[in-house]
This record gives sequence, C-alpha cells and structure tokens, in this order.
Amino acid sequence: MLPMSFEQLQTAFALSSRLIESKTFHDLNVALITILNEIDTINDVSSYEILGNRAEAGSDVEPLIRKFPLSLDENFTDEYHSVVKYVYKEGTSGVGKHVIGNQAFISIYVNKDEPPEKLVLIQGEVSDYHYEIVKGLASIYEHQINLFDVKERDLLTKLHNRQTFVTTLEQVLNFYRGMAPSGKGSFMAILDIDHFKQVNDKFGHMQGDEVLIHFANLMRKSFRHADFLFRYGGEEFVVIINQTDKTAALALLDSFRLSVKQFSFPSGHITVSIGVTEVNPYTPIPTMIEIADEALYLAKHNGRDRIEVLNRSTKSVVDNDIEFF
Ligand SMILES: Nc1nc2c(ncn2[C@@H]2O[C@H](COP(=O)(O)OP(=O)(O)OP(=O)(O)O)[C@@H](O)[C@H]2O)c(=O)[nH]1
Repeated sequence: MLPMSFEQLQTAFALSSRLIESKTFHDLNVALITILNEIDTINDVSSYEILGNRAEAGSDVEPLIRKFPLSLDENFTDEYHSVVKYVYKEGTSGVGKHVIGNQAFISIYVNKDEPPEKLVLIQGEVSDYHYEIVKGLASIYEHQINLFDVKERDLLTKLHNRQTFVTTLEQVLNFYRGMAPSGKGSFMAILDIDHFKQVNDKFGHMQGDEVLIHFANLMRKSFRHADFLFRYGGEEFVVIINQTDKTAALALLDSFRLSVKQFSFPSGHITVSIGVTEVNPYTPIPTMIEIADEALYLAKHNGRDRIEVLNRSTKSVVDNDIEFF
C-alpha cells in the first residue's frame, strides 16, 4: 500500500462514502461508474452481470452477458464483448489489470463462480495512487453487493424478493419506454401453487418449505437466463419473461406448468396456476400486478393447473367505461 497524504485520504474517504450511501444495487452501480469516470485517465467504465453456471454448462458454453443499466436481449453485445468474455474465462476475483489488443483494462470481478457474476470493466490506464483507490472502492463494492444480496433476495429460495421485483420491473419499463415497437416484449406471470395449504396441513410446515425450494429450482431450470425470477410472497412466485412474443412466452410457461405437474415433490405431486399479462411500459405497476392477479384468479376459478392471460383489467372497464388500453 502506498503512503497517502491527508488530502488523498480525505478523497478516498469521500469516495467510499458515496458507495456506502447507495440503497440499492442499481444506485451502487451508478455511484461506482460515476466515481471511476471522474478519474482523468479512465476513458470508459461499463458494468455487466454474467449468468450461466460454469459447473453445469461446461467451459465451451457461452455465458449470457447483461449490461448495466439493464439490457434484456439474450444476444446482447457491445464493443467490449470479447474483453468481457476473456475476463470471464481467464480473469480472477477482485481487481486485475489486462492489456487486450492495444487497450489497457482494469477489471473488478465479484462473485466469480457464483452467478450472477458481476464485472466492472474500466478502460484506460491509472496511476499507482488511483489503482489503490480502485482497489479500495472495489472492496467496498463487493461488500455492498453481498449486503444487497441479503436484502434483495428471499432467504428460503434465494430468488429475488418482492421489493426487488418492483425495482426490476421499473427497469424493464424504462427499457421499453421511448423504444419503437419491435414485435418483442416482456410478459409478467404470477405462479401460484395450487392447494398449498393442504401440503402444510398434511405434511407440516418444514415439508412445505422443501416444496417451495424445489419449486424455485424448477423455475431456475425452466426459464431462460434473460428472464427474471422472484418469490413474491408465501406460495406465490413471479417471472418476467423478456424480449419475446406472446406465443413463445406462453409456451415457456406451459412447459414450466408441465414440469411442476410431473415433478415428484417430497409431499407428492402438485400443480400450479398461472396468471399472465403483457408488460406495458405506460401502465402503472400496481395496475399491471392487479391485471396479472385477476388472470391468476381466473386460472384458479377455471379449475387450476392452467394459464390465463389478461391484458387489461376487467375491473377498470367496469369502474370506468372509457378506460381502454
Ligand atoms: N411452509 C410454508 N408455508 C407457507 C409459507 N408462506 C405461506 N405459506 C402457506 O401457504 C398457504 C397458502 O394457502 P392459501 O392462500 O389458502 O392457498 P392454497 O391452499 O394454495 O389454495 P389456492 O391458492 O386457492 O389453490 C397457507 O397455508 C400459508 O400458511 C412458507 O414460507 N412456508
């Protein structure tokens, strides 16, 4: 560690406070990118999430790379794509320096081998003093990410929790706002285990918990890396299926419904009812949740173990004759 002057220490302290004050993963990334961009010799800073289980997928399988702020495409690339892939294959956890082509990079690699892996890529060269600053910021960044994981995930299933659902959906809406319609959209589905109370009543709460864990694992297996999975509460889960059309989204949901039906849970067989709505960037989030909930209610009402789709609330038509969307 290089000796620092009092002013340098003060600067380092002020920079770390900006990271510590972040309340969400989103704010944390914005803060880190802004701080790093203030260093004169840094040309560019990008942040990525890398998904895909190395152990399961094997080393030849391409990971899914998601850029911050949210890119929803399965096949996203940017000018640093090959550098990200290189660091994914060769890089080590923490802070590292690389020269690729004739460009110098610094990587901050967090949660390597534990998807979603987080990678911040800094293009440019820095002085020894600034490199020490980057290392200090990286360790706070890592620490904060681990804290947010506890705050933003459900402890039982490790899926993202209800609070994260709202902030993620806001980002999905931002992604589509102002974008010309492309024929591809996102779909929000509420997945609710049928007669779950009976599982608890017959087998006890612990077995009920086991069922919830298996259910979440089936979600991870059935949906794509580009989709977002949440435990919404109790025996209710949510998936946001991204950048696809209605036929493909429904096919994905139906294959999930079947995999639940066929799976041998510790308590025997269960089924799931699913309510779906298309994500509309101009519909308020509570309304969208209400519509998906109504669709779920229909699925339950129409016999369970089925999917129902609604794209506008039947309530809003009754409450207000002129509201159509
Ligand atoms: N084991 C366990 N049970 C939970 C948890 N959270 C909620 N539950 C139970 O989930 C059950 C939900 O029951 P209901 O809302 O009546 O719904 P249901 O029996 O699934 O019936 P339908 O949804 O109408 O098909 C209740 O018995 C809750 O106690 C949890 O974390 N663990």
